[in-house]
Amino acid sequence: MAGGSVMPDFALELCGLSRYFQLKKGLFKPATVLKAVNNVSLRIPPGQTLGLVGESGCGKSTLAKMILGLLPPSEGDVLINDKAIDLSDRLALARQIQPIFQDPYSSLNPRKTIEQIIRLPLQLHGVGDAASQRRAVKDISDLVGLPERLLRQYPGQLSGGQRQRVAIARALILKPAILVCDEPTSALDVSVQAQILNLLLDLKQELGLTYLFISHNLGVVEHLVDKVAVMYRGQIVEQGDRDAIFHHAQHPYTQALLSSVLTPEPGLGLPELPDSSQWAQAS
Ligand SMILES: Nc1ncnc2c1ncn2[C@@H]1O[C@H](COP(=O)(O)OP(=O)(O)OP(=O)(O)O)[C@@H](O)[C@H]1O
Repeated sequence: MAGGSVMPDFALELCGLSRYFQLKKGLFKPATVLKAVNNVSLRIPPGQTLGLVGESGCGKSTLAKMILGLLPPSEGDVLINDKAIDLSDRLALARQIQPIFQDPYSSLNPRKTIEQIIRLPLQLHGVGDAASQRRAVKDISDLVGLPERLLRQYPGQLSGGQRQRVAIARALILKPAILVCDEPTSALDVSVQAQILNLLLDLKQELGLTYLFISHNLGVVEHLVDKVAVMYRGQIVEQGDRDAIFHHAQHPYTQALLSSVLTPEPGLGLPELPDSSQWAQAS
């Protein structure tokens, strides 16, 4: 290929990724280890979207934090463009992969204008001069549908949907190839949810982005994803192409998610996972 750049096989690859939390001993309880994420392997080719679904507490956010370099894994590797991520180089990582979280309000500094918020990553990374940074903010704001007048306002003056557009603009300003979207629409009204999902779809087409899209709701991911991975108690119990999962799910947990009859407690009809207890006695 001209210029020597070769398309990687996978934009994002997780190899046997695990994270254990040691929980303190109680008066009558022995110390235990919680396997919050247990031997997860996933691969996303460039330009594709993988939907990671599972109920609250199954380990989705812990997995996202490891992928973003915010939490070191207990075991396993995260690869971006076929290379293991370097946790000591956070700046380089930030230019490859960015998060979009559920609640944009808590991640937007209330004392900064929208322009300052979107521009900050460029300043931190020393990208361009002041004039080119302002132009980049204007361009990315246009792309995510933020009117220019909002750039002079503060997060508290914006609607939930507008704030999520700000978070998306800030995530994209360094031109990362991968976005980790962790429940990006759960905090929004239903009508606004659809707008943000459509925006993410358009951005994927326009910029060739790769997404890991995390949700507890299979319905939300249906129109967005190429592949689906289903997570249950720290493990991936089923993964495959979207149509295979939505029309021919094999695992009873996936079937339960699809029929919206999920009962989170064990012993209420959901299968126990053999040899994969999320809990272990601390050694
Ligand atoms: N720092 C921590 N110390 C101990 N346990 C933790 C820690 N962080 C997460 N956990 C536990 O790990 C498990 C997975 O949590 P996680 O937040 O990843 O789940 P989740 O699927 O993202 O849930 P939600 O959708 O509610 O955010 C939970 O049982 C949680 O209590």
